[in-house]
Amino acid sequence: MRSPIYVAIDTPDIARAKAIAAKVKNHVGGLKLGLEFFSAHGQAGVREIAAIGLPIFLDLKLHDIPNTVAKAVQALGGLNPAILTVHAAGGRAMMEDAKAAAPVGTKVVAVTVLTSLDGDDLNAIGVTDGDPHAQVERLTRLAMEAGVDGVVCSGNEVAAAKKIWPKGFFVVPGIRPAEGHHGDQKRVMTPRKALDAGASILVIGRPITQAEDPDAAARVIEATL
Ligand SMILES: O=C(O)c1cc(=O)[nH]c(=O)n1[C@@H]1O[C@H](COP(=O)(O)O)[C@@H](O)[C@H]1O
Repeated sequence: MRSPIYVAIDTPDIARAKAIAAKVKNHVGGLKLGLEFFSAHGQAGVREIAAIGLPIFLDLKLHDIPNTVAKAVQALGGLNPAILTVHAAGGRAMMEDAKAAAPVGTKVVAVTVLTSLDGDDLNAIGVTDGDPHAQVERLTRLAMEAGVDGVVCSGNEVAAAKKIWPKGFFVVPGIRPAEGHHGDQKRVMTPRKALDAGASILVIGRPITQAEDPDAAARVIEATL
């Protein structure tokens, strides 16, 4: 079975991106390219990394009016990413239109509450019950109703989200080994616990990419699963 680990290749340096991808390719399930890489290298850069042969998760977290997001998804369609992200907070119509515009083989997943946010951060943006759990549940219901393929949430909420949506696809970032540096992540979980709680895939960036030997780091994590 393919590994559930998708490595987040967050760098604007294409040579470094390629080097990391080449190092980890035999021990991970896919590669995630996000805003940092895409802003620097665009679709041509994505194609270069896709040539390595692993599924590509294109994480652009689209969030705009439905027409704009749908047109952006259409413009990205030629890349045929395995997974593409939008923000659930963009609303139901935006998610519906994003899904309708995506290639058949692309899973559209909706980001619920970023793993870098905690209850205080939610309060500050007007989510006044200040509870990531309740907000993830609310947005998971909305994403399910909109007909996308799944959601992104932290390991702390994935079991509850899966209860709401047993057939959903659950992407879990904010993954840290027990002793790992949290950095800017506030809602974190170990890889094993996140998988046991119901994650479909685990997004792991710095614990692998900043390691002296990214392939060894990926294998150590894989061995815990
Ligand atoms: O959509 C994502 O992948 C995502 C959602 C979220 O809530 N939190 C989150 O960290 N991510 C992404 O997951 C990766 C996590 O990276 P590390 O913190 O280095 O493991 C980054 O590429 C983030 O953009």
